[in-house]
Amino acid sequence: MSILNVNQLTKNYGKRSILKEITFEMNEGDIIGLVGPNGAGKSTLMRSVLALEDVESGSVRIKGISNQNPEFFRYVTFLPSDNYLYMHLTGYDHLAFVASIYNLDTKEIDEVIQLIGIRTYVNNPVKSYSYGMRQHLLITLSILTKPLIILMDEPFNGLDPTSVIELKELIRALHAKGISLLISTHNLDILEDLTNTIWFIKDGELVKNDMLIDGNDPFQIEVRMPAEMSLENVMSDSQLPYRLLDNRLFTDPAYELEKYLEWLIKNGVTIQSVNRSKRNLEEMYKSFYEVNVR
Ligand SMILES: Nc1ncnc2c1ncn2[C@@H]1O[C@H](COP(=O)(O)OP(=O)(O)OP(=O)(O)O)[C@@H](O)[C@H]1O
Repeated sequence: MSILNVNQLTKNYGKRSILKEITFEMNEGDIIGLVGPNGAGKSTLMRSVLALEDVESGSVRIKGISNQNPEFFRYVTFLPSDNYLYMHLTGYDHLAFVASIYNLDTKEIDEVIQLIGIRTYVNNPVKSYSYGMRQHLLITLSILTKPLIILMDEPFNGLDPTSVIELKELIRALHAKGISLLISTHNLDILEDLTNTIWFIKDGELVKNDMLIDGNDPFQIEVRMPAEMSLENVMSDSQLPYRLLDNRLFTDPAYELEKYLEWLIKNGVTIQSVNRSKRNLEEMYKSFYEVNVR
């Protein structure tokens, strides 16, 4: 179900056109990766959606409510790339401040502190936090109001590998709760791990029909063979076209997946996993932005 509708959003800086009549919608439970080189307009797009920028034209609505209406901000939160925390206040002060605006009780603050795991330092002043701890506080703030959508602008910047893993897990957990996420990042590997939906921004336009998984790509079936049997022997009798790599079988997209599964099971082969092979995001990025590597 569509929850965010952006229609013909246009933004200029002086004579420069940054967003050109951008139209898109986000559905419940979407994770969308927003990709583009420095200066492509990713932050401008997020800020314009949130009415933090004056735009030339266009409309933005969540469940039909315009971003000119304060109620809009009950449903969406923003994790900006620049830190806007107050250094002399504690993490808890920040949470209590937002809770007071939205009439939330302390139980709800405690829930998010627990969920993000910031209890050991939430009562210390923010100036004593590391970069990752500040990022965790910002994330805690962004989920306190139970939004339907979170816009995250480069959330992985400056995080150590442990914090990146934790943030990816958290994003998956938010997604499992039905929250939709629009995430801009330059880290293509992380995005590839999180989602199949990538939107490119180029020359002020959004190209959003690039799915990492294409209906025409083969399936990859990982199997475990009974003792003294080989996958090659089982498949050579099948009359189905295939390609093998170790204990993995790649199907031919012209044939139904079920045919392969039926044949394997009939021959006593254990199916361990079935995936659609993903296209490589870095390759897509290089060809889309015509990056030539010498
Ligand atoms: N306040 C401003 N005044 C004038 N130009 C601006 C302003 N903010 C951004 N720009 C310009 O708009 C363009 C888009 O900037 P934006 O920050 O949205 O890009 P981005 O894709 O988020 O880049 P990055 O990946 O570097 O964060 C850039 O060329 C930038 O110089």
